[in-house]
Amino acid sequence: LVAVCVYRTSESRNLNHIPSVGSFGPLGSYWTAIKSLTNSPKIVQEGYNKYKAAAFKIPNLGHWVVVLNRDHVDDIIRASDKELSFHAAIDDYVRPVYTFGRQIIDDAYHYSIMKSQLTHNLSAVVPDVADEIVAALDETLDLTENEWKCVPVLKTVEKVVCRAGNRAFVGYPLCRDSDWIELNMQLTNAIIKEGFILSLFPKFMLPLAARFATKTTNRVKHGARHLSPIITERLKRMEEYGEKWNDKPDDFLQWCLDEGKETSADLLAARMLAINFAATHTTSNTFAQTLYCLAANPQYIQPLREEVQTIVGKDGWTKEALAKLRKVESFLKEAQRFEGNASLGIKRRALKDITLSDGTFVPKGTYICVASHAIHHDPRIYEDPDTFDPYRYMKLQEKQGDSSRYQLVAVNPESLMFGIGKAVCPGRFFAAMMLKLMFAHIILSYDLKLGDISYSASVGIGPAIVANSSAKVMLRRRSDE
Ligand code: HEM
Repeated sequence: LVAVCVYRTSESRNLNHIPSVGSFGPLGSYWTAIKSLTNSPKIVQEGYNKYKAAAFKIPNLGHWVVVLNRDHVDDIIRASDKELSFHAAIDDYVRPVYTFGRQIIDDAYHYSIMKSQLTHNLSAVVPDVADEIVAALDETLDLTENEWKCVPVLKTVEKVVCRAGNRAFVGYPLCRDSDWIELNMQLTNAIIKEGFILSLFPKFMLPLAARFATKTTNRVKHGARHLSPIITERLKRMEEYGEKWNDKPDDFLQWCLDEGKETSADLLAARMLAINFAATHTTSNTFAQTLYCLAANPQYIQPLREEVQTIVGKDGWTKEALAKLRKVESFLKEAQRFEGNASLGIKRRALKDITLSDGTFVPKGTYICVASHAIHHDPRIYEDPDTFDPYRYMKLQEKQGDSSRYQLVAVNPESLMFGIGKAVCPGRFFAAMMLKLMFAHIILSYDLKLGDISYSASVGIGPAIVANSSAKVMLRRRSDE
């Protein structure tokens, strides 16, 4: 604690030239930091309104965070990893070397597989993922004919997302194994908790602390027990047939094996867990928020259904059909903008002194973030930003004739849901595909509405905005299909 206090005071002196938000005085910043745990969007909005385009700083429990605005985003895009680092910022929250394993961080070759094979093979992957979504929803909802059922949105969606994602990551039938799915669904909370405990220790104590505070080895061994027979079988086939054979699996595990870098079940299990960590929680949150927005705005169900019926009825569940679902896409992007996933997004740490284009000096070691949620709700950027307008992006596309700028996967200083710059989400094309498939299938096959109690779609936990785990919706199998 003494070390943290000394660090914070000296850090605060280095950032004296940047104005602060919240309470002042020696203990005031701690009070603001505590309030930020539940009230971060409001505190960030206060700074955003007060300082307009300028940077400001807010305290959190361990250090200060410099909050940047839309006009600074180009500085982040231009900065190299040696100047502003995503991984150095994340390191402090997640301690990935200890929670995922060193080899995953030292050689993150799965990032390039996400950008290449996963993204370029979407046409091949769509039918399988669609099949998994249909089966997972059917089993998870377990509806009796024509009866309404009240379901917890996030919990239901998590299972469907995890199965759908794993159909593309490890293939069928492991994607339906309840033990594998449970392991991957619990992963995010476990890693965030372990990362938090480790963040309380100084770096030199981490190897020792990690032994007691993490369950990484158990998790990896657990995953490896599932993967080991599959890997053995696939390696046998690769030896027998070489690079190609009939019914060769088209999934992430196989692309990793094709890379030829690792064949051990432990290493590949650690990698699959890391992929699930990045994919499952983020996509489930976004989808749970979207579904709740739809239940709260049922007047949009019929026009969306007509769009899906017309397009999918003609083209089937294909990548091309998904690209034509303009209302569906616009709804998903608007839900992402409206609800959001972070009051403070685009976390980076300055590894060198840098000066931003407006002259703001950011000393080495400083944590920076962007006021993502406030930008997404800025009336100078979005007309009537606090109204949920599901066709907003479709109308912008029609008005401005720029189809790529308003796509679900598009990133720019006004659309920061998938991050931006060097660390922009490499899984966003796959995520968008899953989101569209799940949303379109639900619209087509189910009726939904709010129950008696209405919930907020999202809640703030520190700088993160997550789907409200208490929120429920009513679902019924459609009878007039
Ligand atoms: C709706 C779903 C998703 C959302 C909202 C989302 C959002 C994000 C965000 C905000 C970042 C940080 C970017 C930055 O700070 O600039 C990120 C990074 C990342 N995402 Fe996603 N993501 C989603 C789905 C996925 C999926 C499905 C995968 C994998 C298949 C994935 C893999 C990753 C990885 C590996 C990174 C780290 C990138 C790096 O270290 O350079 N994400 N994502």
